[in-house]
Amino acid sequence: MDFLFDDSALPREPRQLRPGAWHVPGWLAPEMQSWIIKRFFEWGNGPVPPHQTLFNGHPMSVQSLCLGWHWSPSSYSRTADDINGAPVAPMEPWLVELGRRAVRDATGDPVKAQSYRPDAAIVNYYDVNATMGMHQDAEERINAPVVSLSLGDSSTFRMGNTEHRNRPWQEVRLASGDLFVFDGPARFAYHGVTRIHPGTAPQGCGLGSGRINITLRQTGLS
Ligand SMILES: O=C(O)CCC(=O)C(=O)O
Ligand SMILES: [Fe+2]
Repeated sequence: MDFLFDDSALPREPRQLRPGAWHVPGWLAPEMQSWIIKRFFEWGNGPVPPHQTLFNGHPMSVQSLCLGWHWSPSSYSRTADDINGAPVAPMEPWLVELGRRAVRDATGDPVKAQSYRPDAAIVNYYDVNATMGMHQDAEERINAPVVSLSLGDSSTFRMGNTEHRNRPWQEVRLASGDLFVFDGPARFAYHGVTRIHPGTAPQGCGLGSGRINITLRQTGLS
């Protein structure tokens, strides 16, 4: 199928993979996707360059950059002490607003959306060979939702359980424009990316190859 249609040509309905784990296909309109991809290239010229974070002494295969708070595997900081010591670029107000809308549209809970205040964005670029091992997003001090936006090539995303990194899990394809939200009982579920599907990005989206994933988080730090 990859060579006939990109994923936007297939009918895909919003669904809850497990309680609290929401997948909303095609949530970002094509124009919004290319607009965000332009911002991605601007962020690349920010104070902290895109980098491969060291995880247990090994470089991750994704290139990362952060807004609001700098993430390194065990903590958040305002300066990128493991990279160049520079202060992290500020969180974008439009991302905060987009995050609120994402929570509202995925969970259907306007009250939760209104109180959502993401203060960090982790932006990951996957080349076609990059993957991300099973992990929990657990450096945040509170259990506000994590909002995930996908752009460019599609990926195989693995949604696991909250107990350990092994089965049971479910796999879902995340395409350009898809929204995924981790909330409630799924907030601390293990998850990872097992594969990028080369050449599946929508034509003209502005990303030649690979995939961008942006996660919005509310750290609970001040
Ligand atoms: O790329 C994805 O879909 C997930 C990214 C992720 O899990 C993370 O940045 O913590
Ligand atoms: Fe994660």
